[in-house]
Amino acid sequence: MSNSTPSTDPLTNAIIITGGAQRVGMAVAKDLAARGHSVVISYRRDKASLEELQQLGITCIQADFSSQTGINQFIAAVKLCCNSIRALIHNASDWQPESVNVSPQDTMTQMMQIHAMVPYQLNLALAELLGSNGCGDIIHMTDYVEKTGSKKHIAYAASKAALHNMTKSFAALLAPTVKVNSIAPGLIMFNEDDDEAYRQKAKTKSLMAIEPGANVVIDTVNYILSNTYLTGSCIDLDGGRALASKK
Ligand SMILES: NC(=O)C1=CN([C@@H]2O[C@H](COP(=O)(O)OP(=O)(O)OC[C@H]3O[C@@H](n4cnc5c(N)ncnc54)[C@H](OP(=O)(O)O)[C@@H]3O)[C@@H](O)[C@H]2O)C=CC1
Ligand SMILES: Nc1nc2c(c(=O)[nH]1)N=C([C@H](O)[C@@H](O)CO)CN2
Repeated sequence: MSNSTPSTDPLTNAIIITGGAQRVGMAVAKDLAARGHSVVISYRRDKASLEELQQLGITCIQADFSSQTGINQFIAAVKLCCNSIRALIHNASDWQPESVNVSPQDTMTQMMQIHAMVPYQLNLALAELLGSNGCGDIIHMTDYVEKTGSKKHIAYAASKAALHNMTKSFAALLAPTVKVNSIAPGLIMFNEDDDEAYRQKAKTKSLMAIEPGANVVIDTVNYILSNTYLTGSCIDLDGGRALASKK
């Protein structure tokens, strides 16, 4: 396991991204580092990408959020390496469908743990560091299905809805020093094992009918960070998905 040892000097105005060692989170982390931000990511499983991220100056902290110990250890590690936080981006997520192999209890518990319990505890624990420079941001990565539900990802959708509800609660609690917003994506990027038939069907669910890739999330994160008046809001990053069914 390659925890990068945080430098002896605490980071100032760090941007924390959970689940930043792959896909969307990693793309956002690399962009923000390239813009000159001090970036800290959490990762669960060791990955080849960690070496590249560390070479870019990104602090990588191993954290498995499935346990309270994992949450506590990550909070302690962030407090140790950062003396102020510019933004906290809750990206870590598990897209778990209902399955005969996992009990309903375990599915709902795991979905609520990563998508609601972790953001809830990290927001409360890190709020003081976030507001210390007078302008902090919390971004919750939710999902289009928070609004509609999902017959194949019931617990996942419910947990993302809980996360968006907390966007409103934390926006009210932390204003005006910290803004809190959701990004609710539709399809952003496929998984490697998605077959062609699935890919074609998934793209037709939005008006734009494309797989946009992580750049649209990068643009949205930077828009939120630069906007001094946006809080308690949800940016629907879904290619017009709600209107596609009406075509
Ligand atoms: N990709 C898409 O098209 C869409 C994405 N979104 C949302 O956007 C965000 C980014 O999506 P994407 O890049 O696909 O995310 P991924 O599915 O790639 O997951 C991101 C990371 O979350 C980490 N993670 C999962 N569970 C835990 C845990 N218990 N403890 C610690 N880390 C954990 C994983 O770590 P590890 O790999 O080590 O297990 C993984 O690297 C997510 O919140 C997702 O729900 C919403 C709609 C569409
Ligand atoms: N943590 C994840 N959440 C989601 C993913 C993913 O890969 N990881 N993917 C999707 C789909 O792209 C869906 O939006 C379209 O089929 C949803 N959430």
